[in-house]
Amino acid sequence: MAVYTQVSDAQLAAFLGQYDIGRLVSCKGIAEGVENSNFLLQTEQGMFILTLYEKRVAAHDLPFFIGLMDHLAHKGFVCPLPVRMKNGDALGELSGRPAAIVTFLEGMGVKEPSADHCRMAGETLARLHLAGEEFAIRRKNALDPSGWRPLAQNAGARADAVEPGLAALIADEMAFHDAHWPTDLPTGVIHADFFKDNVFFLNDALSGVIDFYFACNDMFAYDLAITVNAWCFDGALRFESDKAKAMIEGYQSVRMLGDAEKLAFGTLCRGAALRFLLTRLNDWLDVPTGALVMPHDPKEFSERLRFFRDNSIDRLMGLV
Ligand SMILES: Nc1ncnc2c1ncn2[C@@H]1O[C@H](COP(=O)(O)OP(=O)(O)O)[C@@H](O)[C@H]1O
Ligand SMILES: N[C@@H](CCOP(=O)(O)O)C(=O)O
Repeated sequence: MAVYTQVSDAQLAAFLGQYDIGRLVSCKGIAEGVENSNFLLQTEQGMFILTLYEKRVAAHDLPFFIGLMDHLAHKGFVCPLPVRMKNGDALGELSGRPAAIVTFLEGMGVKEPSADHCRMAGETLARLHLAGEEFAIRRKNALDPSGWRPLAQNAGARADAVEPGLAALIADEMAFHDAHWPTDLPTGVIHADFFKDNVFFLNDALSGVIDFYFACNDMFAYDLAITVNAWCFDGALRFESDKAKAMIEGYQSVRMLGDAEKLAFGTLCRGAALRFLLTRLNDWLDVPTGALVMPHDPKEFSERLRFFRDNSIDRLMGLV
């Protein structure tokens, strides 16, 4: 359960007094998620999500995240809409944390997606890339290869206690990406955490996308590589090429990949696996005292990383 910061009844009442969303009926901590503290609010006017932004979200990035959800929603992309206070602000402070309320989206993530789910996810990711085109605020990816280094250093030799040989694997991969990470691919606004829990389905149709708190400007194809990592391995961590093919076809039905993007795709998948291995490893090693959170297993991504390091995936994914 991800609730890092507790909120007293009095603090919540004072915070909600700034909004025009009706009287509070209930407020429950949300079990899913690992980044921020999330609460489901039921008011006389319906359901809302209250988020208190935690350690990995820098306060100066919040206007980007809030503005992006506003921008995408107004472009017809289904995502949460930030709720404005009576004074017009969408961002406030609660329990010493920056906080916001967004609209509640119907639907839920699928744990075991079919190839069809993957196709829809690919299409929707490409739509997001196009819908983000005119968004004016920019945000550098804090978790690009330069952001991986401090995470690798913080874990250091402690990585081997999680999995023998992990520290050396990470060091080798960092060196590989220092030499091979592409820098000349098409860029724009990317979601950067398009995982199965962040993409909702209702009656087998994709109903919306949440969790824009890693969104940034970076390579479109890297976003697709993150999504392939997240959706296209089974429970035993075997790569499912039919799902990856369907996802890439879905993506290309909206936005074609260029030759350079296809050529770099294996490296991008390998880097995406390293990026999630590193954040998970740091969370695993350094759980904040008193936090109600179930950290994700880093080993799920060391396995993916080895797969992408050891296999040429172009043919498996229908890229050649
Ligand atoms: N706008 C929303 N509508 C419906 N449910 C939401 C919404 N935002 C978050 N949730 C619920 O809260 C959970 C955690 O949200 P998420 O943004 O993924 O958290 P975190 O960023 O802390 O990891 C989601 O899995 C979902 O169940
Ligand atoms: N998707 C990331 C962690 C971020 O969690 P989310 O609940 O915000 O998607 C991972 O699986 O490591």
